[in-house]
Amino acid sequence: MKKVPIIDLRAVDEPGQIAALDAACRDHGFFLVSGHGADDAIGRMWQQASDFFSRPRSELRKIERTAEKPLGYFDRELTKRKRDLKQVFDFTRPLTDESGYNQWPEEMAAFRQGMSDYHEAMGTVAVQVMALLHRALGIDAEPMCGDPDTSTARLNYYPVDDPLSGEEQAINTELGDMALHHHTDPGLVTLLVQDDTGGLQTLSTDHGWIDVPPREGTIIVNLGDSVQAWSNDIYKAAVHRVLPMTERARMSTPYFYHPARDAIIEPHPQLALGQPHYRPFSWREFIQNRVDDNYADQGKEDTQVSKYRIA
Ligand SMILES: O=C(O)CCC(=O)C(=O)O
Ligand SMILES: [Fe+2]
Repeated sequence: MKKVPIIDLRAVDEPGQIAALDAACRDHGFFLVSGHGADDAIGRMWQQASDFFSRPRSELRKIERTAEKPLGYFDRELTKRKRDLKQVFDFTRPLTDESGYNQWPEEMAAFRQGMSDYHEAMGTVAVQVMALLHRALGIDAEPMCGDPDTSTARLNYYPVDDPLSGEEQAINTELGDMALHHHTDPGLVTLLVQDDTGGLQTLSTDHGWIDVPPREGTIIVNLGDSVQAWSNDIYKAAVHRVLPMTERARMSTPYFYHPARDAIIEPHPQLALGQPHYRPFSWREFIQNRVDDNYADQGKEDTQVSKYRIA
């Protein structure tokens, strides 16, 4: 499938909508949704996010993410063992943040509320999106559910130039040739808002890399590894990347909808039909292995869902 279809959440019963979603999920794992009702929350979050990245790096680094405090600001993330040309801010559900790991910028009074409202709004859309996947796959029992409490959100800012000073560059992993290297997201689905700059691409089985073009008012959906395993490879975890920015900076804000903390991921019996492609695995173990290499190059690629594949 060469294109990324737009599914109107208010009109999913219209002819062709579920079929278009199904075809996209089999081929590359990306579709857009309109009619999602989250515009207000997105607008307020976006304003706060833009303000955040316009602040001096010295201020943002006061709330830097570390291996011990894995949420906050970061500007040296690695994907596929290369440094990405991006700055990020990560947070977990503010409403129920028991970990106390969230770090908020002191100087921005409305930031936390804006992020919280965005997280809640995306959680609502994610439930609708999961229902569509069940419908498209014909699953009517034992649904796979996500959990907003384990779901995280991220603000991505992709500058044109490396934000690291020459000295910092010398002691950090070198930049790769992408703003964000190709990868899959580990969870169920990712909901993503992007500005109108462009640069996001997904790997189509039939057509190679294709653009996921900006469409105002839509939320981008991409499938994660957990849906690929649960659907027994009927649906693809979307392989995606972001091209380097050449003229202006770009912003995007993914919401990563994750399984519950103690979830066991395995192919749904209605889809595995006695021939599961994956052995059951624990979400907690999978995500732990996956984040361990975000800070330092551990000399090998991070854990992929293929680890659990039955040969
Ligand atoms: O910036 C984008 O469009 C994609 C971001 C992404 O894939 C991620 O943060 O996992
Ligand atoms: Fe991603």
